[in-house]
Amino acid sequence: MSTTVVRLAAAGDAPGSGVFSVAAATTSAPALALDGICLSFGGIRALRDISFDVAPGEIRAIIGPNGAGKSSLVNVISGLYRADAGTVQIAGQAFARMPASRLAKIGVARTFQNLALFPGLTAAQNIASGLAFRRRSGLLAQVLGLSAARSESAREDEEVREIAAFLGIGGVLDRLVSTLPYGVQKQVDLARALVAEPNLLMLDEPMAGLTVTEKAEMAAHIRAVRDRTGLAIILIEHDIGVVMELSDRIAVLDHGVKIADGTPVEIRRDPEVIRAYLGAEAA
Ligand SMILES: Nc1ncnc2c1ncn2[C@@H]1O[C@H](COP(=O)(O)OP(=O)(O)OP(=O)(O)O)[C@@H](O)[C@H]1O
Repeated sequence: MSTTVVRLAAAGDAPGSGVFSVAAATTSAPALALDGICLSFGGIRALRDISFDVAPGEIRAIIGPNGAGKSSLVNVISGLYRADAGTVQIAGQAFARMPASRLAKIGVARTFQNLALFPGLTAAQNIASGLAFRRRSGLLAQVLGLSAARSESAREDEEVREIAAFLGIGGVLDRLVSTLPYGVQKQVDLARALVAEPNLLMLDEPMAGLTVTEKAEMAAHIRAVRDRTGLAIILIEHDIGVVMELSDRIAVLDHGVKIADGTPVEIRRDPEVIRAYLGAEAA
């Protein structure tokens, strides 16, 4: 697969001055393709024959009522669960179950519904933890402080600062993350995922727990990241207003079955979706 490096500069920077970069796929292969995914827990059929794809540069939402199978699907894509049947392809590479460390290497990053930040570390240290899987100089060199590791470390510090500035959290980098407002912690979580330079980013309920203002900021950041990098984004989100506004396409799950798939306009009008999920007032 060929890739190009797309520079992501902080807002207001001169063109090309950004150091933070994302390898955006230039191939026509989907960023993600699922084909016939099935998953059961004992007698519960959590996913039934799910096929689904995400194009490079697309914001693709997965919605559905509680228990529909959204988390199960994300866990299959993340390699936490192995599907009983079906195939997963990421940027053209097929796998049944991939360890998280390898997934990061082929360009998959995610944020978590319940933030998985390190409370005893600063915002900068938390963001930098996203770099762990893409270090180029070896651990020994880092421990010994050899020059390649030193210059890599300086470059990484700069990348952390750039992505933080881009997300508007440059002023809190030295603060312990546990002392920051929840909305800012969510931005730190997003920055940590982005600094790993993914091709595919999975956002698990990025709006949960945010105020109306914070939601608007988060939505603007998600859109800006996609527009500047061409990153493919999977959005799991219960806030339907945000989903309709941000997504290019939406897949709707209900009881483990994909009942609809289309643009926000198509989904809003789909009688099956209205019945199962959106409620009569959305019609
Ligand atoms: N580890 C598990 N063990 C047993 N059953 C599970 C497990 N994980 C999910 N399930 C079941 O699989 C089905 C799908 O659950 P899942 O959590 O994927 O839905 P969801 O759409 O993410 O729901 P929510 O919006 O509430 O997070 C449910 O019936 C759930 O009870």
